Amino acid sequence: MAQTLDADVIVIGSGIGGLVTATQLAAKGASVIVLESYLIAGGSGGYFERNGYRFDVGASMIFGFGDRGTTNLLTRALAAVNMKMETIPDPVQIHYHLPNNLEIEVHRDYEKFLQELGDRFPHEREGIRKFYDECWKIFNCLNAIELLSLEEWRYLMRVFFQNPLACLGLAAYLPQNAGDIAKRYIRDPELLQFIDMECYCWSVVPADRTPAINAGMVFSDRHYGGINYPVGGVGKIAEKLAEGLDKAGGEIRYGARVTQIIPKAKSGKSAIGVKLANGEVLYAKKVVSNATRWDTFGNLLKDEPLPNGEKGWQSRYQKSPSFLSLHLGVEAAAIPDDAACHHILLEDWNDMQNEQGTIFVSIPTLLDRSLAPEGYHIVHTFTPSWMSEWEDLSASEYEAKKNEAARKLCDRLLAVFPKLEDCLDYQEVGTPRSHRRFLGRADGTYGPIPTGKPLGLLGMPFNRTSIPDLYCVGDSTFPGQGLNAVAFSGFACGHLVASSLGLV
Ligand SMILES: NC(=O)c1ccc[n+]([C@@H]2O[C@H](COP(=O)([O-])OP(=O)(O)OC[C@H]3O[C@@H](n4cnc5c(N)ncnc54)[C@H](O)[C@@H]3O)[C@@H](O)[C@H]2O)c1
Ligand SMILES: CC(C)=CCC/C(C)=C/C=C/C(C)=C/C=C/C(C)=C/C=C/C=C(C)/C=C/C=C(C)/C=C/C=C(\C)CCC=C(C)C
Repeated sequence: MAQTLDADVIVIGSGIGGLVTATQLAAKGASVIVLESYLIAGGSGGYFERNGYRFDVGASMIFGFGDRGTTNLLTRALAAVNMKMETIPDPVQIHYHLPNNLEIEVHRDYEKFLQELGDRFPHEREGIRKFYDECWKIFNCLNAIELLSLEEWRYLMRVFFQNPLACLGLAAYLPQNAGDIAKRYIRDPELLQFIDMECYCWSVVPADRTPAINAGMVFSDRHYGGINYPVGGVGKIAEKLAEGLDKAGGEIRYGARVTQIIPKAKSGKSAIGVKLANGEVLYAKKVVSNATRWDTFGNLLKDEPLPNGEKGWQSRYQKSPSFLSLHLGVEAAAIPDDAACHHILLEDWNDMQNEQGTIFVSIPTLLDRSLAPEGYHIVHTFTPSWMSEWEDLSASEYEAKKNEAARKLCDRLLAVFPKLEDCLDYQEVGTPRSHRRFLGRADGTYGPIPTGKPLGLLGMPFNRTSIPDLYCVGDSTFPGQGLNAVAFSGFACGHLVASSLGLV
């Protein structure tokens, strides 16, 4: 029997991947319902407020807000539903504080960055330029084409005929990794370690396991569109997308946790559906899951056999660690006014990939003072941490372990911000357990990392799944982690679903 349809498309989750899919579809005329288990939109790109501070849940380093080319996907996603955001340009992407006093700032100005890195490695000046210039080649190919679904053959034909050289360039880089390109031009082991960190700090793996296409995006767009902080905090991006979705006729329901995806009956005539924690069942022509693929197939479809395609992917990719996050409010005196907004700290190269090895710091109030009470800064410090470290603890053991980890992180921060200790006003510690609980992500993972040396991006699954009319979007689909990357995944998914509904 045919079910009554509640919408053309149901999207599970309102992370940036889910919201971009939903807004793209609503803008093309589809009726869309987004079901979000939490109280606000945004997922890892959300926010929370405490004592006058507005903290970003995840990273504050935002790509995709440029005003030209095709790779400014956040700007474009907002524009599709007639929304726009004010942003503040960040003059330095990252200030690295690495072993052996390797202090490097990645300036927005490309030449200034190459000059600074070349001054530290004068014998490698030529290799440095060749490596980063090759990243530009990749970026220029991406930035020359319309970015939509690689699973939709009419788009592929169109884009190929419009720009064959860019497509062939991208096809050549798809199976490559950044480390292989770096080793073609650079010999100095310390500089190669620096390139590893340049990759690790966003891909959570060293250069030889980081896809070249993603490195091309990150290493070039930071100088092209630049890193730009959204006024009012990262959470504003999801707020604006949700507002645009509403205006385009879509709907978001909050506190709506999906517990099960109901696949189409074998007759093929019925619709696909979802069951909510309150027992309600909704049906649509298509369902898009913005939960991770591990959660989608491991929880929401746990009664179905795991499709072979997913088995293959799960053998090629594993869950990355989660994060230990320290959200601090500090007196302004702790932070020099000319400090960079983002910092990476590491004392020993052997610890780069270890539990709580590399430290990431974001001080978004250096760009947007409105996020903290007057005279105070936010210092968001986070470091990779595995779920296994935080399980099987009593409530008091968990509390004590959090406090001890926070103390150690603060001690390490003193190397860069010596006044921090005396200026502490507010502290909140998040662990992998917090990420799992509030973001609904398996083991609180930051996203997929390859189990071995990957073939660039070739092993990453696209949006279509082997369950009829079920699609996935977000950082466990091509091209992986990062707000601009999941925005691409949302554009691709929205386009593919719209095409299957006959809307494009
Ligand atoms: N700390 C960090 O910096 C951090 C951590 C993880 C991910 N990230 C980044 O965040 C982005 C992830 O974006 P994304 O689009 O993949 O999604 P997301 O994980 O940010 O959002 C998924 C959303 O789906 C909701 N959800 C999950 N299961 C649900 C269910 N069963 N029913 C209803 N709602 C459900 C969650 O509440 C969440 O709002 C990436 O850029 C990634 O790199 C950052
Ligand atoms: C037809 C033929 C022949 C062929 C075809 C080919 C083609 C066309 C191809 C295509 C491809 C494509 C389109 C691709 C795409 C891609 C993309 C878009 C990508 C993107 C990417 C992005 C990224 C990666 C980003 C990232 C970022 C991140 C992750 C960030 C993060 C951050 C953090 C965490 C950090 C923090 C730090 C501190 C604080 C310091």
